[in-house]
Amino acid sequence: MEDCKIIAITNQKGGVGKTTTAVNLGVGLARTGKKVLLVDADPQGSLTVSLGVKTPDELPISIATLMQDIIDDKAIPEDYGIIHHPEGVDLIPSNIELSAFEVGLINVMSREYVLRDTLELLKQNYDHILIDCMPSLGMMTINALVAADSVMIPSQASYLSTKGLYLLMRSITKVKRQINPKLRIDGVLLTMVDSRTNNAKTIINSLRQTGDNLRIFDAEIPFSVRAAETSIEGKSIFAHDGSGKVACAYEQLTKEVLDNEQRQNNRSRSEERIR
Ligand SMILES: Nc1ncnc2c1ncn2[C@@H]1O[C@H](COP(=O)(O)OP(=O)(O)OP(=O)(O)O)[C@@H](O)[C@H]1O
Ligand SMILES: [Mg+2]
Repeated sequence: MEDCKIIAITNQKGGVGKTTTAVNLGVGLARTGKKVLLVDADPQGSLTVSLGVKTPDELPISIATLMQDIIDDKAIPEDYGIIHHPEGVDLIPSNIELSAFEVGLINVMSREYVLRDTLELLKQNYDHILIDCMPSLGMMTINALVAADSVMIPSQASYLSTKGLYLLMRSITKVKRQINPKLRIDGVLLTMVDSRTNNAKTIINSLRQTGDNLRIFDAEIPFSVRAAETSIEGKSIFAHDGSGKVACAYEQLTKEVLDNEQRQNNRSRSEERIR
């Protein structure tokens, strides 16, 4: 498959809906017929649990195992460690081992490239790879930014502090300048939006003040306990409450991601023609 898109879902702020977005955007894309791989890049293993693995720490193979094999120059067998979810997405799980692995990365040559090299082997089988980052800007998140084509930043409207965003943008800009020039920012996804208190204008204005002209996705994910329930069940919102407002919002986000991609592809094609 040509043109696999790799999206890092990231925000160093905890609990803003990164994992929930990885699951539901992933399943959303799979429902349109795309082949999707979800990568859990968080030692908490929340994405792994959200996709039905009750005890991630007992898994024999995880993202840390795969990345270690890449460092050790070992061949990775087809489908190695990949979990197939009934809703049509594949998962590379994670668990607590990623914590120690990340510390050990410090001593590895080309330590920023390990995830990219790991995904390079898998890319051909997928249309989309979504990386669920941990809430930090450490080496694992840098690896995700190096591996990615673009970044999606989920954020609760109330948490959109200019300072937090500034730190994130600084990491992204640094990776873009030094390692991965093609990295794009898809935009900020507003999550857990409470329509009664959310003042979209104030938020957008404060974002503009960061000077980065950040795009905000038209799709907004409403606050709903139904969304919180899905992670316990190991299902997406589509399977849990398919006609609810959160499913509807994630469906809209899926469409927006696909539309943006289409636009991006057309643009690069016409740029090629000019050259
Ligand atoms: N739209 C929503 N409405 C209500 N609750 C939500 C919604 N989206 C996510 N949640 C809940 O909020 C909590 C945090 O969400 P999630 O785990 O997706 O965030 P995260 O950014 O991945 O967190 P972490 O930084 O710890 O990885 C979870 O309990 C989740 O079920
Ligand atoms: Mg998470």
